[in-house]
Amino acid sequence: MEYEKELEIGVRVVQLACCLCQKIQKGSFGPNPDLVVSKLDDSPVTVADWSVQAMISWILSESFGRENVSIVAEEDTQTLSDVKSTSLLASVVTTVNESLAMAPRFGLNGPTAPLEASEVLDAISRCNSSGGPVGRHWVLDPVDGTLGFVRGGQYAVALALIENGRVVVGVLGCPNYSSKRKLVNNSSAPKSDLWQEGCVMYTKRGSGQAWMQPLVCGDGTLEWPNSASVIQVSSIDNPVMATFCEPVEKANSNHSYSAGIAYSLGLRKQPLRVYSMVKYAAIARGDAEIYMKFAKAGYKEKIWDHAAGVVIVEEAGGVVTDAGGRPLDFSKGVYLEGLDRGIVACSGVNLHEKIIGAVYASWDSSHL
Ligand SMILES: Nc1ncnc2c1ncn2[C@@H]1O[C@H](COP(=O)(O)OS(=O)(=O)O)[C@@H](OP(=O)(O)O)[C@H]1O
Ligand SMILES: [Mg+2]
Ligand SMILES: [Mg+2]
Ligand SMILES: [Mg+2]
Repeated sequence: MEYEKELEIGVRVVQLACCLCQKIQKGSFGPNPDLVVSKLDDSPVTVADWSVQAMISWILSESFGRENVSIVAEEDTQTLSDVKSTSLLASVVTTVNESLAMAPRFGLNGPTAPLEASEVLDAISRCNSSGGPVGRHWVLDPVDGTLGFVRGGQYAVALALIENGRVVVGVLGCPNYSSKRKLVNNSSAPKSDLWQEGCVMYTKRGSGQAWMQPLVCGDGTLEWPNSASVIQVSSIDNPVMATFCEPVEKANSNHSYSAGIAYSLGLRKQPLRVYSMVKYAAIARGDAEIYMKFAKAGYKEKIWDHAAGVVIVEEAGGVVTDAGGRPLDFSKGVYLEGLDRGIVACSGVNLHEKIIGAVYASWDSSHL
């Protein structure tokens, strides 16, 4: 079946990446003095971001052949290659090798010998494709919601496959989003039972279904083949009963504008503020009905922040568009070019039409 192998490898490698992230947070790979570093744009990046990108890049190249694999991903090697970053690079190399050593437990082939620093850097910098309308491109956000990762809140590992400009496969690993428990505001997993708390969601375009697995990590009580359950969006379509979620950071989305939309629709509940693409996961699983993000004018959304989440929400029965009601365009390269004002994801068409209508009615008086 089409994309069967891509989905299979994608789910396994995201499971492994979630395990890597959890082990970094537990300090299992040794002390991490340089856990958080600022990028040139002042946004945070950690050993986890680079290590996940390197590990996934290496596994995809091994599984599909280096020459066939094009990857569009968030991180580059600029900071890591700096002579002042030798201990940082050493931490990344250790982490990548420790995680690749666990690959067989996830049904994946690891390297025969540990990777050298140059090979790790090479795996990271190979992810410099800019995507576009033709061919197959993997899209990777190694750690989405780095702030959430650093603060012990929600974060995600997001991997998608785009073919000829359309997202065809989506895999979203959510290490702190329990497959059994509902999402709560700004939630972080209780530190005592991190193992197997998280989940991985995934789908294939056109399947009309999305699935969720618990994380396979830690003590090895869960092994391949892992069990999966079908997830579905919420059936609530009355705004009074609906929960909406949005970014935690005011800098990333206009909270007062979304509050105005929520008020005009009669939404009664407090917004669920959650880091990362876990917001899409919450819609897909039925823990929330609406996700709104209105970034500042001039900010261009990147495809890796949305690709996996969008296809999972859509296949689980939801609707995702820009604030003008048009589908997101993944065919234009690294950015969601032409995005009209913001992003609106809903569990169903009724709520979605109401939100888009409210945006339309209120826009003149807003100051984004
Ligand atoms: N200025 C600005 N406006 C809007 N969005 C921005 C901005 N800067 C960054 N980003 C991107 O937001 C990603 C995190 O989005 P979230 O929705 O999770 O926001 S929040 O962390 O909950 O506040 C975050 O993803 P990661 O870098 O992977 O964490 C960024 O790609
Ligand atoms: Mg980032
Ligand atoms: Mg991101
Ligand atoms: Mg990221």
